[in-house]
Amino acid sequence: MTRPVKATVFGTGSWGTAFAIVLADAGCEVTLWGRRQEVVDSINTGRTNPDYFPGIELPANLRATTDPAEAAAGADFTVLAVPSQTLRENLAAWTPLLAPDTVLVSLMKGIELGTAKRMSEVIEEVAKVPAERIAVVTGPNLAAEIAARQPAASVVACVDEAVAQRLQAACHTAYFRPYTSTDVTGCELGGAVKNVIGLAVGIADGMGLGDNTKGSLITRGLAEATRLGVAMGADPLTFSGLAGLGDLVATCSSPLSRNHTFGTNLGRGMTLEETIAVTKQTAEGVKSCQSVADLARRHGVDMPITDTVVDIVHHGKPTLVALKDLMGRSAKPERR
Ligand SMILES: NC(=O)C1=CN([C@@H]2O[C@H](COP(=O)(O)OP(=O)(O)OC[C@H]3O[C@@H](n4cnc5c(N)ncnc54)[C@H](O)[C@@H]3O)[C@@H](O)[C@H]2O)C=CC1
Ligand SMILES: O=C(CO)COP(=O)(O)O
Repeated sequence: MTRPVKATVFGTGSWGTAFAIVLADAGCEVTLWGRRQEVVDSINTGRTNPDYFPGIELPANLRATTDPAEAAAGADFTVLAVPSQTLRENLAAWTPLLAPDTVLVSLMKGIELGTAKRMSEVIEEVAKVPAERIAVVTGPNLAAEIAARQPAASVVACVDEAVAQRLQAACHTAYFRPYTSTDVTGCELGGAVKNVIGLAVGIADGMGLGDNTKGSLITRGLAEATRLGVAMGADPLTFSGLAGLGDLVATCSSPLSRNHTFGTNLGRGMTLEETIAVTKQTAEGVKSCQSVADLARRHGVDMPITDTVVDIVHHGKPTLVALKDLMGRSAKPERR
């Protein structure tokens, strides 16, 4: 008899909890690591994570701990679901505890500030594991819908296709359909850039602009992500898949998206400080718009929507002025 796959998820936030439910429903033995004892107690005794999904009963094969050593022990898959900008520091502490040969899985959709590194690059550098043992899960996966077991597809990416297939099997359920990819760079960029475009669409929504604006931002945002990806060696077709277009559509359409909602509040006229104060969860694009713009500069890629988001969010540029400047750029062909 083969033993069940063991998966550990570091982070009891929105996506960490929802993906832990997916893994448990797929038959894995799942351990969630969380910082707060009361959250861990609610998971173990109340069978819920009341901060995020109060009405959802957690599967019996999922338990939680605050002890990272206990969480990490024996894991076939070690899933990382903390905010991107905290990964380096957290992973440095967890690295000595990791099970030998564990596959590290990133759920995060951010780019590190300062270094402009993708999350898989941070993992490779900090945990000193080869790229063949690092995977990424990304796609149109709003956590609340997944936790409610609504159907969705996703992408599991690893440079080693056999590892991607193992992870695919470990998280495949009746409602969660993962596809494999070996384009880790493209998948990570798709997830990080869509958050920035989600902010842009939210700002437009908040300004009262309509669906033509939304369609234009999504499509030209996709062009920005693809240009950056191609400059960094990604497969352009990745961006027309779930990690690119799929996630852009979900994020830019949904009030569940924290990035979209953050942008909407800014577009309605809230200040950055007011918007941060009402945002209870991680809106990665707020910080990552700067690191995406940094990456674009390093690779000589033009990303005008991303630059506009940086100007509005971080340099206080008035939205109407930013819109006029974005629309007033010189005319050009759609494809070059
Ligand atoms: N929520 C969603 O629908 C989805 C989120 N993601 C990505 O998943 C990643 C995690 O996001 P969420 O779970 O949604 O965020 P969240 O804000 O719901 O949860 C973050 C978790 O990390 C913990 N945390 C915060 N700072 C920490 C620190 N310094 N050290 C250790 N733990 C810390 C929080 O206590 C919380 O448990 C992000 O990169 C996000 O882009 C990806 C797909 C879907
Ligand atoms: O990545 C997501 C959906 O795929 C979640 O988007 P937000 O982080 O904007 O909530």
